[in-house]
Amino acid sequence: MAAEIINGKELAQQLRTEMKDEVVSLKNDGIHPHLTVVLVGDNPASKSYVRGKEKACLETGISSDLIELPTTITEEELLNQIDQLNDDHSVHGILVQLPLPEHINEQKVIEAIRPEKDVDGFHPVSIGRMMTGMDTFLPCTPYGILTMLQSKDIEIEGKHAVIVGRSNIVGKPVGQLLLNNHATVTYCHSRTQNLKQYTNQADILIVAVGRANGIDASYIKEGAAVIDVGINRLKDGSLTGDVDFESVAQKASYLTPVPKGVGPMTITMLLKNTIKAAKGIENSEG
Ligand SMILES: Nc1nc2c(c(=O)[nH]1)N[C@@H](CN(C=O)c1ccc(C(=O)N[C@@H](CCC(=O)O)C(=O)O)cc1)CN2
Repeated sequence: MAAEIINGKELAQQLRTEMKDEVVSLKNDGIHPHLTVVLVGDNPASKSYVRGKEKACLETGISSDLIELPTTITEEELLNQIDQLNDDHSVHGILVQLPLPEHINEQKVIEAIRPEKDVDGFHPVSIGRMMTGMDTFLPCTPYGILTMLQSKDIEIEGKHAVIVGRSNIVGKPVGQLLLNNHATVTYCHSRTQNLKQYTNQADILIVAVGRANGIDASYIKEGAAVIDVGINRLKDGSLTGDVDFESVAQKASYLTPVPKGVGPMTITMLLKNTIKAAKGIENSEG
């Protein structure tokens, strides 16, 4: 079988065009969605992702601003900055780009963001609401993955989804989202013994481990839908995923590429969450 490639860049573009119309109509109703991005330090990858977010906002008609803070900022100063944004009525969504420098407690910072402005969907309130199947901000990468599967009408209900990776921002929430959509979910991670035993049973395989090309065709069940969340930069500067694209494409039914797969969808779902935040806040403030 030769897999159908799910082009995240194209899907992202299509969704952004639809959102652009929604933003125009919100603005006609006096709602001007606004995202504030907070970037601490000068991690080149984070800077590039933040630039991508600003560009996507601009494309969609969402206004945004970037607060750049030095690596030396204290945790208290950062928390004060978030408090100010929480109180600023013109800001609908707050996003703190991760990772943060080691001296800052990431969880404390995430918890400082008011849940109504948590467009990353990382706050425990958002996570708890997602777990219980309530309406909430879904974390952007898992939300993007779900949207990619749905865009191809890939059946989730009753299927076996295997997640390789258990991070708070991808592995754990994507498993929960698939469970909410009635999949049977297995989580695997760095201490899982005999990984293949599980991946070989996956109808849907999500790989988010950060090890370049580690999952080859021998890990794949014939006809599986394979979603590659890894973004690994090789010595020659090129990007590759966690999945060995060439061999897996021969066995899977669907496969996401890297780049132009899950990455652009992450940013697109952030736009969706920002629009949702703007609608929610403006409607509740009256
Ligand atoms: N506060 C957050 N921090 C981080 C998140 C997040 O969702 N919220 N996710 C990642 C990074 N990330 C977004 O922030 C992100 C990663 C990758 C891409 C992307 O479009 N990748 C491109 C390739 C880009 C390149 O050339 O380097 C692709 O896959 O085509 C977008 C966003 C960690 N931090």
